[in-house]
Amino acid sequence: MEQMVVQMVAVKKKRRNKIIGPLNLSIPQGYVVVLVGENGSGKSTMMNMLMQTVIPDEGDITWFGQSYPSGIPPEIKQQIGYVSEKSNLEEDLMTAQEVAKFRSYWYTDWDDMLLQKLFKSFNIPANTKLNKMSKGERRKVEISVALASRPKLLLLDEPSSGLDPFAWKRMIDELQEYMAQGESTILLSTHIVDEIRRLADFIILVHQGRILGMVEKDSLLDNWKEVWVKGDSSMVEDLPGIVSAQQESIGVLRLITTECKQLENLLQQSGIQLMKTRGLELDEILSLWIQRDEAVIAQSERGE
Ligand SMILES: Nc1ncnc2c1ncn2[C@@H]1O[C@H](COP(=O)(O)OP(=O)(O)OP(=O)(O)O)[C@@H](O)[C@H]1O
Repeated sequence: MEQMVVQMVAVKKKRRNKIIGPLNLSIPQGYVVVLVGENGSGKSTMMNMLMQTVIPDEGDITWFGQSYPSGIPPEIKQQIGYVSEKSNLEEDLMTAQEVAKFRSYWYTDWDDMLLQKLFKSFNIPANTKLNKMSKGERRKVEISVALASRPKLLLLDEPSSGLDPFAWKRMIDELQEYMAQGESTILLSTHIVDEIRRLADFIILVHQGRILGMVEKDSLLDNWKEVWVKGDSSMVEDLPGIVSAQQESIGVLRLITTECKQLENLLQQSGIQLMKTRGLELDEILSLWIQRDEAVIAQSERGE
């Protein structure tokens, strides 16, 4: 059975002007799971709850199958790496080497060879204080020390923020290498579609504090499609996963479905001609997903 690295059950956190949750979530071991959502949708709050820097008002969280209501013990924390959205001010006056040395005492699986390799490949000014570095340089230090701690679970909150395209590409390569080496798990939040495309095994879509779903990226790309079929709007009701339907011309329907394979089978069985199919871009799918679920949420709130 697949092992869950992290689980949230009915987790809620009241924020200034909104409630994050209820969140129900299971992150399986060995995958890259990407959190996607608009600004303020609750991604950093979720990460912070997983680090216990924010404590939920309701619900349960487990790490590697255990819950720790009175604090995650050090031996478990040592298995979790974290790159926060905001820099750690306590490290402002430390150089990159000093930060690395400090972390190396804490993390039992610390890999100094990997750290030096990363510092070199990211071109990090290792003896400069962090508060004298550019935003991107500091980000590279944070990613390097998180990877060198060889955590079982790596939480990355917008890790690529501030990185130039060359450093970004190197980060993607390093994360892929980290995943290839073992049973590690990454939970990453990002706004960059190319990052999702390159890294994600699963996508969690967060919208206004709620999780709209967790879906395998390949399954999204395989199933959410635009199709043109011979017919008229009277047949739409019987077709699977339709999120939009337009009569493009006489006798030609343009549809967007979330169930393309099922739709293709049904059309074939019914002898209806499928004229053309277009795969959707990931950003198109994510916007359509939000639109569809917003409509469903609004309907249920109106009691329809
Ligand atoms: N310390 C805090 N106290 C009260 N409310 C907060 C705090 N931090 C964030 N919030 C609020 O919680 C909501 C979720 O914020 P959060 O930072 O989790 O979103 P996010 O999805 O990570 O956004 P972004 O993509 O902009 O980083 C926002 O409405 C925000 O204003």
